Amino acid sequence: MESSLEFSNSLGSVSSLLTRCRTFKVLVIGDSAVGKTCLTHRLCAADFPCRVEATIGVDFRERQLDIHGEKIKLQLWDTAGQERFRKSMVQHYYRNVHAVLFIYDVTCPTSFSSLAAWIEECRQNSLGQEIPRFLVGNKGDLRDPSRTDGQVSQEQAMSFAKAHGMMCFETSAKNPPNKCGNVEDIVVALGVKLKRQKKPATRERAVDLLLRDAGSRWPFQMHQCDVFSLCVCVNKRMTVLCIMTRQKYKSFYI
Ligand SMILES: Nc1nc2c(ncn2[C@@H]2O[C@H](COP(=O)(O)OP(=O)(O)OP(=O)(O)O)[C@@H](O)[C@H]2O)c(=O)[nH]1
Repeated sequence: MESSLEFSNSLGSVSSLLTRCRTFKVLVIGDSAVGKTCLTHRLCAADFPCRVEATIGVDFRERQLDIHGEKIKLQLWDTAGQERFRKSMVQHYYRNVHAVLFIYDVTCPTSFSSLAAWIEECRQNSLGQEIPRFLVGNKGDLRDPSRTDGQVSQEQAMSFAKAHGMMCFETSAKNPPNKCGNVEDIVVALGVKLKRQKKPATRERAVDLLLRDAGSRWPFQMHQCDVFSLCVCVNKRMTVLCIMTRQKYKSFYI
């Protein structure tokens, strides 16, 4: 263990870390061309990209928001809908996920039928039922109220969402109704749900995460002690401090 002076210096930085916002990983999945990329742009940057190409692997977009006085950050993982661009990446998508957005296109019933397969993929990747799930019907601007076929009705969507314990939204990344109001509803619903989420703090989990973050980069010899849910890990060249509170995990290097 490093000297106690170094340790108390570290604690000075701990309080500043604890006041930083929590980051939540939100997985965005659904068939190709349902509008995942456009929707994540709309949710994070309030715009609609004029040109988009099929996502290869994954893209990340972030949105910070204030929920009842607490700052939280949503990290949206815009994943590829095309199978050929997902291969070998899928396991990474599902690691440490905090919430999932299932997207379908309201004018494409096939994309709605595919939701069962997307739910199955979640199950196969051990995503527990406790992870909040949201159903979002996109391209609402293309809905034709005079047609009854070739579209996914709001009733169908609501019944599906209820059966799978999801919150349900219909929107349009291109032309959101109510001047973006309902896009904000999605963001706020996510934030409120995630803010309530607490992961049990265990030393094993802290060590797991720490090894993932630091262990792959440096040869790592670890001593641990728990001080008020603080897990301190040290090696010869540096101190790695890992903070595990009831709500969050942080690590940094001194
Ligand atoms: N009219 C309309 N078009 C949209 C909307 N959202 C996306 N699009 C269009 O749908 C097409 C596909 O959008 P993307 O966002 O690339 O779809 P994706 O689900 O990310 O596709 P993959 O990356 O292949 O998985 C693009 O031509 C978009 O301009 C929308 O709300 N309304």
